[in-house]
Amino acid sequence: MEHPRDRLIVALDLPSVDAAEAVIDRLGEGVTFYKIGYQLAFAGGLALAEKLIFTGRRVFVDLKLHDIGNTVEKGVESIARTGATFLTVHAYPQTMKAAVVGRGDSNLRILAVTVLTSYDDADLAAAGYDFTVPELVAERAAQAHDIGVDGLVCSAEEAAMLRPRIGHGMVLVTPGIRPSGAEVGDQKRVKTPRDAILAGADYLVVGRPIVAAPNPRAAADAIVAEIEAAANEQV
Ligand SMILES: O=C(O)c1cc(=O)[nH]c(=O)n1[C@@H]1O[C@H](COP(=O)(O)O)[C@@H](O)[C@H]1O
Repeated sequence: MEHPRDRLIVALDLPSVDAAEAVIDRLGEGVTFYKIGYQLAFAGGLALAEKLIFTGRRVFVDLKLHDIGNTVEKGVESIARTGATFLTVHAYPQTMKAAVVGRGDSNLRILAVTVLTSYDDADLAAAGYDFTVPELVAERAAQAHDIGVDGLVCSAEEAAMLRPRIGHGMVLVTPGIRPSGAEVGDQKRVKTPRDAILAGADYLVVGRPIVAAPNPRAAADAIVAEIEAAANEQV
């Protein structure tokens, strides 16, 4: 199992490369894995991703791709060439199949986003789905597993239910992480770092509780300590 520090992925949801580099500097050796999503990717973040990879950090490129198969496949090939570790796609069968072809035998791992952690049953109904959140997460996880996707993004609320279904060959990456007492914001399915690890999450994605904290390093260190304590409880 990885070092607890390497199981924390910090979401660099920041407006510019300068702002991201300032946070990265403050986090120093405390964080080894970063996520770059829409906000930063469209503001120079993909070049920053390559720089981080060059300096030994791991990068999760969070573009949640969803398009016709050919476009997804070619887009994934481009991301694979950056040396990124994870890339998200939406958990639609055509999209997942194309992404698996696109990543080929590169080191890139494809993560399928099951149901966004800002959704609850009412949000799914509003989007036209006749499924509860756990039902749709389970259905998409089964499809992702059959297609050969490398991992799932889900809430830690679903991690315990998914683990026996997917085994240990797929990673579970859980956003919607909130240390006790932290502001929930727009997230609806949240768990503490401890509960996420105990539920079977492999990696925790944390944005605002770290990047918007007065002392991001102290916030990250506290989460890593919580991951470590929970991992020790498991053995
Ligand atoms: O794919 C993701 O990373 C993701 C999936 C999901 O279901 N929920 C979710 O919050 N995320 C991302 O995880 C991060 C969570 O950020 P915070 O809510 O600030 O901790 C954001 O960058 C989201 O884009």
